[in-house]
Amino acid sequence: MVLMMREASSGWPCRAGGSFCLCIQVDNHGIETSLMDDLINASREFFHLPLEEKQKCSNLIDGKHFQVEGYGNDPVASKDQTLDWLDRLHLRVEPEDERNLVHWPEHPNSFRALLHEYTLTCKRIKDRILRAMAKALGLNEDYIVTQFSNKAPSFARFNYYPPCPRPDLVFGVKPHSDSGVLTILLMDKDVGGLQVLRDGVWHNVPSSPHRLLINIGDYMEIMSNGIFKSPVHRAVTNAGKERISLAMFHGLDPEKEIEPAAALLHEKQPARYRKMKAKEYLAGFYEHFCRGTRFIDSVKI
Ligand SMILES: O=C(O)CCC(=O)C(=O)O
Ligand SMILES: [Fe+2]
Repeated sequence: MVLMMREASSGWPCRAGGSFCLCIQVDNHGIETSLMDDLINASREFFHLPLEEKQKCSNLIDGKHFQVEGYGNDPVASKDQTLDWLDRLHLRVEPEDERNLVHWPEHPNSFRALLHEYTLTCKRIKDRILRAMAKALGLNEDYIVTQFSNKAPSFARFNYYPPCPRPDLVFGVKPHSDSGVLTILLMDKDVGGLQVLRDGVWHNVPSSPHRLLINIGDYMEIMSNGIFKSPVHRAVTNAGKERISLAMFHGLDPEKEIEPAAALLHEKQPARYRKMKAKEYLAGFYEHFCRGTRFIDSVKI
């Protein structure tokens, strides 16, 4: 995995002043390609269902109040917010005993078992990557993995982008970085659209069948005291083809304090980020996401 990180780093990460904006492409990840295809196809079947059927998994309580889990759009914080051109299905997959199955599609009936299996596989990949990253930082190899308690949440977010008649007017997903420790993103096999910001320029991430993209999240940026930077990325739309991606977000226990690892700090390298509970970070993150700004900028010291 370290080797893969090094190989991949030639393509995407950017180096600026001793920090790495990390976005790693991984091909030999060990996940059965049939599992990836079956899960994406099952989600495609779900997104193609009639609206009334999908709304059985709605992310609106009483058709009005937004909750993080379920099928629908992102939260709307103000009247002038530009909405992204996507439908999403956002599900808590970990801890397993906190899954809210009411939001999990029953059709197609393979969906739940496939997502369960994919979740377990992603968890193993995540731990291997985090051990490699801890070593790369010069930390104890288990330092990052042990930040995750059995209350640490992981979410699967299926993004469905229908063809868009005016791709020049709207994003599939507006520019953002991900909030958690690490995201494992399965991109559409055929249709590109993901772009990463590097040195002020947007670069297309080429789509390739069964390739995973590992995105560092804001929590990792904080824990590494800015040595790793969470990449700003966005998805653009196109007029011709629908596109589906699946992001697996790995977060931390809401009560967990996120802070730069003590072993990385010294007199000449003081903490660059304020310490904050994960639940406070998330609240700020969503507020900023809706406005199209980045919360991490406001926790920098
Ligand atoms: O669709 C994509 O490729 C990106 C999705 C994404 O950035 C997200 O879900 O956070
Ligand atoms: Fe993202």
